[in-house]
Amino acid sequence: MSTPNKPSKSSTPNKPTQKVAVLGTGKIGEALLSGMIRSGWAPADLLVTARRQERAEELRTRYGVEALTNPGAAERADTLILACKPQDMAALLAELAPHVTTDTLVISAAAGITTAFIEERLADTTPVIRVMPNTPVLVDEGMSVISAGSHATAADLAHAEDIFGAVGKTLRVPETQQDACTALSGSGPAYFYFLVEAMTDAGILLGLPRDKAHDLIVQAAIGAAVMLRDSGEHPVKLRENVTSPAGTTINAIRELENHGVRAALIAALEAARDRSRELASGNNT
Ligand SMILES: NC(=O)C1=CN([C@@H]2O[C@H](COP(=O)(O)OP(=O)(O)OC[C@H]3O[C@@H](n4cnc5c(N)ncnc54)[C@H](OP(=O)(O)O)[C@@H]3O)[C@@H](O)[C@H]2O)C=CC1
Ligand SMILES: O=C(O)[C@@H]1CCC=N1
Repeated sequence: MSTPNKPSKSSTPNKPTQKVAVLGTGKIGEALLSGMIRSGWAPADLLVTARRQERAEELRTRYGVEALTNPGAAERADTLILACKPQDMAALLAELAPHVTTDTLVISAAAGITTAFIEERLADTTPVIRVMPNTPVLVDEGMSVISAGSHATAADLAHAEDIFGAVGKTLRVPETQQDACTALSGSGPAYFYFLVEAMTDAGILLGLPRDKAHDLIVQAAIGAAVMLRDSGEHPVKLRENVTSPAGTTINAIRELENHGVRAALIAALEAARDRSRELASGNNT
């Protein structure tokens, strides 16, 4: 792909420092934006873009941030966080390319899209970082997995960690592991919601009212998650502690194994990893 003409930094001499723009502020972009504000970012230092006018207005009203066009945001911000769908990324980059200077840090949160895909659509040495966050950034319990592209420096990585670290944990990985991480932590919350939904249905089958079944399962999930994080015990040990000889739990575990739930989870995450790879290769259907 040819390198587009790009303005030099000197063509935007009044560019302020430390402005971050979220481009394509949908679910994950808004979750991140709200977390950044919660963690102390001034709305005046944050910019957003949206495809629809009413969405831009909503973000302006809700967060007190300025909503601009994509080129406008690229010219004003030092850091661009691209949060559109992978399918919209090529069009967004084509729109941005003439306006992104080589001292603008470009961070992509899109599944599958590689730093190379972005680098080849921007000029020269534009630093690019790939991040896979997840929706728990909304409650400051996000998991954001970070990889540097060819031109991103240690300072760029540290800046990305500052942004995403404000709303949860961060982990640096080689980019070759991003598709797997997308399957694990990017999509991960959805698997747990799916389990809660299914287990709540089981509660209905067992005769409990839906709201009580929901509350019981959610609190069991929270308790289990805190123990997984804080006890220092292996998950096998934690499960064994619940599983009494000739008790109730082992009967449930036998059914889970009979129904191949472990194999289903492995296959499910493999399918998610494969889809992330497909998105990278341009199969966007
Ligand atoms: N949802 C999740 O849990 C996670 C998502 N991601 C990644 O984040 C990205 C966004 O996902 P998600 O937030 O769920 O999706 P959304 O559809 O909610 O958000 C994407 C937003 O981008 C907007 N958009 C598209 N093209 C442009 C453009 N050219 N200029 C301005 N805005 C544009 C869309 O506008 P419109 O509303 O008009 O369509 C939409 O609001 C994806 O790449 C996904 O892979 C990463 C981690 C987790
Ligand atoms: O489902 C998706 O494609 C996005 C990426 C990770 C979570 N949601």
